[in-house]
Amino acid sequence: MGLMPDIAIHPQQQLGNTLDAVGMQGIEMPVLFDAGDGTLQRASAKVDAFVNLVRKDQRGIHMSRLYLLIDEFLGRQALEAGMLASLLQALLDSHRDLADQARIAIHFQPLIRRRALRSGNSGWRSYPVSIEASLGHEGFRLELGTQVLYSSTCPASAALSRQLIQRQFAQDFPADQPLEHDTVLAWLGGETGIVATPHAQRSVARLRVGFASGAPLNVISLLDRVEAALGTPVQTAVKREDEQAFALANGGNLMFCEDAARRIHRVLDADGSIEDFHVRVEHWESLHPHDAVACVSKGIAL
Ligand SMILES: Nc1nc2c(ncn2[C@@H]2O[C@H](COP(=O)(O)OP(=O)(O)OP(=O)(O)O)[C@@H](O)[C@H]2O)c(=O)[nH]1
Repeated sequence: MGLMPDIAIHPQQQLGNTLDAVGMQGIEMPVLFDAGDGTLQRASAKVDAFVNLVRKDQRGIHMSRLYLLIDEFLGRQALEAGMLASLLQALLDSHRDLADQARIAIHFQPLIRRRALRSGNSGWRSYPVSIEASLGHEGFRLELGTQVLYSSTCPASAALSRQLIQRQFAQDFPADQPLEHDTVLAWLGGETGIVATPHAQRSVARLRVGFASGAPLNVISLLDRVEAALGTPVQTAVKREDEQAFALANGGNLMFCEDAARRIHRVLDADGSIEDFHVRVEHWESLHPHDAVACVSKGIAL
């Protein structure tokens, strides 16, 4: 093969501008992540990678160098902070004198097996995860975005329902008549006694978390802690005994969106490896055609 022209390195006739970011988005790539049980799992990812271009006299960057380095690092090593910092440094080294800032975003959906609440069954949950890492003037920065789906039962609706049940009880069991244990028990188990139920909604917590440098990147452990704090994550395989346990969990975790945001705040704030975060909680109301939303953050603006 003859000599091939390489127009990227040809000096420009006319000086251009420097560029804030140039690179590729949506690169198809495998990633290896810690599944939370000590095993490494592979997932299909889409990767965006960018460097800046600080030279006005150079036409373009060398996309293939970025691609090959991403393949070398992401395809073979587990996703963790040190590896991402090394990858970003390698991207910059591959563009010495051309770039002084690099960033990468990795989007994937880990599939995690989740146990049912009571039966011995289990099923799959998939969480959208975006990991963004950058290296430049301000050093290394690592941020994780993900979301948790859960059920929220309205505390106001629960209190109003209880009031209606009390009224029904007062009507069905007048104060001047003796209570029969069996009759009350049957009343409690019937739909004519428990006349009202609170509304519940599928809800989402969207998280953006910035890690302190050197902190481990354990996505699944973070998801576990947020789900435990909410108490009512959505379920996979559900038998009646699991559904009943879920009803109990909902009754024990009545939540406005404000309550959910504060629960997550407590988890993230207590984690020394998390430097800053932003949380947006959306309750997709069944009472309204609109959603109830609460946001809370530390160090990251809206
Ligand atoms: N810079 C740049 N390259 C692009 C773009 N779209 C496609 N490419 C292609 O990316 C390919 C790889 O570019 P380079 O990394 O410079 O390839 P190379 O010159 O063989 O590699 P090196 O010798 O390492 O520079 C080239 O064939 C470009 O045409 C673009 O918008 N900008």
